[in-house]
Amino acid sequence: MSKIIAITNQKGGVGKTTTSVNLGASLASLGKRVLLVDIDPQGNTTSGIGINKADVENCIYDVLINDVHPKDAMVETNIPGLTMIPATIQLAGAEIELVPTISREVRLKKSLHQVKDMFDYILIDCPPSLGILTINSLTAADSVIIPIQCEYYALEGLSQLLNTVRLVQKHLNTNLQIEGVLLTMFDARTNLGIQVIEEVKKYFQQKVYQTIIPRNVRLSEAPSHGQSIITYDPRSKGAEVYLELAKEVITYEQAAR
Ligand SMILES: Nc1ncnc2c1ncn2[C@@H]1O[C@H](COP(=O)(O)OP(=O)(O)OP(=O)(O)O)[C@@H](O)[C@H]1O
Repeated sequence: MSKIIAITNQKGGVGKTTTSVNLGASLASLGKRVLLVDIDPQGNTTSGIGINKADVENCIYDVLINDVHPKDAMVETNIPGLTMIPATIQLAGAEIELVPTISREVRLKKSLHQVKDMFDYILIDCPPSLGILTINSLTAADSVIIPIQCEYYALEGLSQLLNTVRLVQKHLNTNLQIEGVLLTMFDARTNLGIQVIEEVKKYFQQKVYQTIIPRNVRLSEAPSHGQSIITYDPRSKGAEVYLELAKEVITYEQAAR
């Protein structure tokens, strides 16, 4: 069975890209077939996995706007089992270009459904906004992972995100679920991190993953080498925790069957 998961939070810098790349690489290293879709015009997932944007022939923009078949936008990464549909800055125009089109919210869904059966997991790295690209992602997805940074104002803006999820459930995708809430960039040296964990667990209860991603310098270095943590430093704490998260994601799915 194949699952489409949108990794989303309109708050910037909370670990969406880091999670997309490293969860994708971890799932692939556990033998799953994974498609990583970069729908953020910043294209950080694309460069973070080592794809040179200048070499990209077709990107997610072409899939959404020019009706390019998603297979024709796929690029193999340096990790066996991990395929990607990249994003380039061209995608910034899609927000405006999609506005006047018919069925603009379902374009990604229609495209990904053509290739869904080729993969066990399709992960979509969303932009830090609740615009049309995020709406397309939520409409295409079976579920969402919400990364929350263990910092001040961690829960700020979450009610807006949850409201958007509810609106998408009501009007566009009745099956959309919250897959899980992921605490990121935890620093055990501060009380603040512990307070945030308690607060988030009170709010989301069992939806919070047991795996908590700590601050780890190797995780922040890996993208500048165009690598996931699994290849950059497989013995690091960062690699260990993203593998744990991947196992949790797989276990939840098996339990839900
Ligand atoms: N666990 C971590 N430990 C150390 N640094 C991290 C960790 N997670 C993310 N970072 C760093 O924090 C910054 C923001 O992370 P990331 O790009 O994943 O967030 P994002 O939510 O995708 O951002 P945006 O909203 O801009 O798309 C990056 O520089 C990243 O390398």
